[in-house]
Amino acid sequence: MNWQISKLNDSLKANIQTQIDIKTKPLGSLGQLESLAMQLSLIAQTHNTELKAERCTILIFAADHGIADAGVSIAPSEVTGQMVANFIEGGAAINCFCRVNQINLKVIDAGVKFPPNIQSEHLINQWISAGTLNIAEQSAMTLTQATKAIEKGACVAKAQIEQGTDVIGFGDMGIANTSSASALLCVLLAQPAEQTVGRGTGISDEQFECKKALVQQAIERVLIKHEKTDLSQLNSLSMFELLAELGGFEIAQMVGAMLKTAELGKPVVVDGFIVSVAALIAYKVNQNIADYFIFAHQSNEQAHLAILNYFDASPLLQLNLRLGEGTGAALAMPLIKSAVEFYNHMATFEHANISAVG
Ligand SMILES: O=C(O)c1ccc[n+]([C@@H]2O[C@H](COP(=O)([O-])O)[C@@H](O)[C@H]2O)c1
Ligand SMILES: Cc1cc2nc[nH]c2cc1C
Repeated sequence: MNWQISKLNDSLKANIQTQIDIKTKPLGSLGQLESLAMQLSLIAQTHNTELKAERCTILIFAADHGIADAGVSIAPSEVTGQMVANFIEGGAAINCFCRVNQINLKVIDAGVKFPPNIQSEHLINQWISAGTLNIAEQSAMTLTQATKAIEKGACVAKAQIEQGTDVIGFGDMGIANTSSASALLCVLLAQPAEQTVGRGTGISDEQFECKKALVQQAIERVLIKHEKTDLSQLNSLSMFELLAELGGFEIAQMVGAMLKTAELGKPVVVDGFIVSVAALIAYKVNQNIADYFIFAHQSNEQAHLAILNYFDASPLLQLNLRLGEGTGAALAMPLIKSAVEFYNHMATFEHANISAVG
């Protein structure tokens, strides 16, 4: 798979900055909203036409994880499917935030083990298998499944953009997916499980110790299988191989969807820990995607900060969220819309007859 993600054209920067600076405000006074307007203009490849963030969509990718059976979460795998039903019925936190901020919501079944028996235009069936296998013991999925997941993710993002979405926010749902995300991060950042594993949904001390040991076991398994002695040597694995070893169907589909979103020139709003791991994998596939990332918030999951630091990112919000579902991304959408609105419609000094200030 070859992704054609345009590098942002820095030569537009000076003109965009002028558009921002002629607005009726002291220079730089809209702080991070100004950088956001700059980024959105560069993504839209324009300095003199209106930006668009009217139609925002959150895509929640849902799937299950074999390692859940080892008790690494506060909840069993059944809850993934039950939460999917909750999303479709409008009862989850993400539904509240989407409603109040007029965001479209689509839920993608990427591999839920106990899928609810419901049909809805908001539920997209991209099921690959009934969850992954237990990564502590064997590969999560086959290479064919990893490839298929990336392709399916790309398809859903393309369809949303063809239907007129301006901005896509990414969310996840999957019991035990922080174990998979932490294991992936061990390889991506060459760090031991001790550094990358957090408490996910809020597990006990005992479960936390067990989770760290299992994630470390998963890493040791991959090292042995690929005849490596050191984590840093695993950087020879392709992102397909990495996802097949330690990933999840929702994580792999997000990777494809993010790459396609950037390829089609739209911003990628990154939610919390799991989504950020998918973003890091997408970045390893094509580094140009980094310019399209808008990091919505800093999750309370401890290793999220390491990923934000990796990208030198200043997330828009710091609310101690650790829910997932795209909740942080949904809460950041009004800020994105606000950046677009001031860029498009705030009066200039000239129009408002205000003498330019220094
Ligand atoms: O997005 C985050 O930062 C985040 C942090 C902790 C937990 N979660 C959510 O909680 C679930 C995974 O947690 P766990 O403990 O089951 O691995 C999954 O549905 C995630 O969406 C999400
Ligand atoms: C209830 C519940 C809701 C969630 N939403 C995202 N992950 C979740 C995990 C649980 C357990």
